Amino acid sequence: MSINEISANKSFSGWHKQFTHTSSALNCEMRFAVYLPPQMEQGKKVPVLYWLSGLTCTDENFMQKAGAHRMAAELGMMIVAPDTSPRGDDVADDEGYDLGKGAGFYVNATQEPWAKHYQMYDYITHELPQIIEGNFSVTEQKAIAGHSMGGHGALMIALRNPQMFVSASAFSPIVNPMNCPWGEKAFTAYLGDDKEVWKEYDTCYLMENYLMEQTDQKIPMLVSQGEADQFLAEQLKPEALQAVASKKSYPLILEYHQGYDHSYYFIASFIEQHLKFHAEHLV
Ligand SMILES: N[C@@H](CCC(=O)N[C@@H](CSC=O)C(=O)NCC(=O)O)C(=O)O
Repeated sequence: MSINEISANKSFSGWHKQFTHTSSALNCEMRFAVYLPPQMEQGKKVPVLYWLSGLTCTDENFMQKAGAHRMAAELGMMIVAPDTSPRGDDVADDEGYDLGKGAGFYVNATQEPWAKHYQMYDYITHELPQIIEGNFSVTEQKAIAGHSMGGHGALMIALRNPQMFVSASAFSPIVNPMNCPWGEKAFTAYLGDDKEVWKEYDTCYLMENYLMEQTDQKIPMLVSQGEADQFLAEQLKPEALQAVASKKSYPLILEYHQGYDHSYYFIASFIEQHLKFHAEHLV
C-alpha cells in the first residue's frame, strides 16, 4: 500500500503531513493528513488517535483549526485525519452539503449511485489502519474521536469495534442519526428505506443492543456538547445518548458547555481535555 507525501510542515517539533493514495475500499484517489509527534523522530513507536471530521470537511479542517498539535506533541500521540467521503470526478454527488462529497457518514452504501465509492466504514475500520500501521512507526493502540457527523462516526465505529479502540470521544455528535433530518436523509440515500439496516450505524441503538453484555466491551467515551449549538435540538440530541448510557451503565462522560456553538472554536477550547482523556487509555 504505497502512499505519496504531498506536503510537510514542522509543527511543535513534530510534523504535519498530507498523503495521497489509491483506496481499494473507496475505489478512488484519497488524501489524509497526519500529525507525527517529535517522539517518532527519536525512533519511538507511538499510539494513534483517528479523528473523523464533520459535514463539508476534508482532512484539513481539524489539522488547521483544532489546535491539537501542541498537546499531541507533549503526549506523544500520532493523529490521523482522513477525508469525509470519497473524492473525484466520477464520484456521485448531491447539491446539498449534507449528502455526497464531504458527507460520507462513515457507512458502507448499498444503494445506487453511491455504492461504488461510498464505503467509508470499511475505509476507516480496515484500509486506513493498515496503511498507517504499514507506513508509520506506531503501536497497536488506537483511539477514535470526531465532530458532528464525525462524532457519529467515531462513537458508532467504537461501539462496533470495541476490540480495536481503547477509547472514543466526540464533540457535538449526531448520536441518533435514525431520528434526525441529517441522518434520515443520508441513511435513506446510502442504505435504502429498510430501517433495520440503519440500526447498524446508529450510536444510540448500538449502545443499547450491541455487544453490551460483557463489561470489558464498554470502551470509555467522552462527549462534549455546546449549549449554544445551532444544531443541538434538531440534529444532535445528546440527551438520547445519556438516557441509553444510564440504562446500560455505560461509561459515558457527557459534558455541556455554556455558550459554545457547533464550530471549531468549541473544539479548540476543549481538544486538550479530549487528547488527555485518550492518553489515559493509550498506555
Ligand atoms: N454549511 C452548513 C453547515 C456545515 C457545518 O457546520 N459543518 C461542520 C460540521 S457539521 C456536522 O457534521 C464543520 O465542521 N464545518 C467545517 C468547519 O471548518 O467549520 C450550513 O451552512 O448549515
